[in-house]
Amino acid sequence: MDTEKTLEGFLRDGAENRPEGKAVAATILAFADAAVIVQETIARGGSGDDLAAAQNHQNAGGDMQKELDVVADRAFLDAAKRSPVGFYGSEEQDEAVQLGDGPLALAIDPLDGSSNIETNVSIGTIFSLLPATDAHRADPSSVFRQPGTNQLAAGFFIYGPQLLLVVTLGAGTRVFIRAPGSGGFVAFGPAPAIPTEAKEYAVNVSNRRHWATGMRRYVDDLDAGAEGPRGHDFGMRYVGSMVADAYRIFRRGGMFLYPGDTRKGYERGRLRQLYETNPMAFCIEQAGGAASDGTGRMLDIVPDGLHARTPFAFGSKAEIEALAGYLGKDA
Ligand SMILES: O=P(O)(O)OC[C@H]1O[C@](O)(COP(=O)(O)O)[C@@H](O)[C@@H]1O
Ligand SMILES: [Mg+2]
Ligand SMILES: [Mg+2]
Repeated sequence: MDTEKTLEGFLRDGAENRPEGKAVAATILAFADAAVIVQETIARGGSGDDLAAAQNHQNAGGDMQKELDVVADRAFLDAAKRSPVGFYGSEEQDEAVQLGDGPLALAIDPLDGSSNIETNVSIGTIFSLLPATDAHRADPSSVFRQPGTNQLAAGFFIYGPQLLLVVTLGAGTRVFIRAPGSGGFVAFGPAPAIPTEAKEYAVNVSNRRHWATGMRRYVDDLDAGAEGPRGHDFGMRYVGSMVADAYRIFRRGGMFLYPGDTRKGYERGRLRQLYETNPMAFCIEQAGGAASDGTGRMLDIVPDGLHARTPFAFGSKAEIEALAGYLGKDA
């Protein structure tokens, strides 16, 4: 096999002259093994248990945990323990777990798209690797207060018709597919290059009545299409698994939005900065797109802890700029 085209080859080349390059490479390879375990569990429909069964336990974000959330959390925690990961910060754990002196901190959404588990729709795992230093070990609460610009690597797996990994080490974004039979991940398709202009958008429109005026006006103008101020038609696609909505945007452009709204607990939206928006923003920027909280660059925003939420918009650059214009005026 052409090693340039394998995940191992990509990570080995990427490790050269990069801070903690070897640690990052070893960790992502361990994650690839964990992702295969999760995908196989999904393909089997579980091991006798209903993968969507509620676990009688709420995670830190207030969502009821499901069987597959727990299975995925365990698989990636095991992978992190086999890797040079010093801190494990997961959506499914109330507090970050300190694993040792490893030079990396992992923020992870073990199972993204939990509301789609029983529907056989694509779901995924999102991860972000940050540096973990002596200063962080002395004050562990500081490790997950680093801005997204500090990320060493980020990516997400998609458990769908194909098992895909979208990943960046900070020099472009690449896609790998698990080749059935070979056991490994190999490069898949061209490197994503997100078109500047969008023709589609993704948002849960059922929340429209809770949005701020600027957000409502923005989506109204998209919906007005060729007859409205935007001057062309926009299609709408919303899967409800961010990884699936994002992959569509990596391949053909578009706009994804999860704004804050007036519902209790949704003032800063639904998505979590450390393990959802920052890793996605890093991959998106490295593929030529843009990501913001509506008005400011996502990667520059300093999070206030592991489970911090933030409004989120990402996709084609021109659309992120257009949105900022609407929110800047009317938010
Ligand atoms: O159902 P809503 O409110 O539209 O939220 C959907 C969003 O919530 C998420 O499912 C949140 O992720 P989790 O499944 O990891 O909690 C995203 O994947 C998705 O974009
Ligand atoms: Mg998620
Ligand atoms: Mg999740």
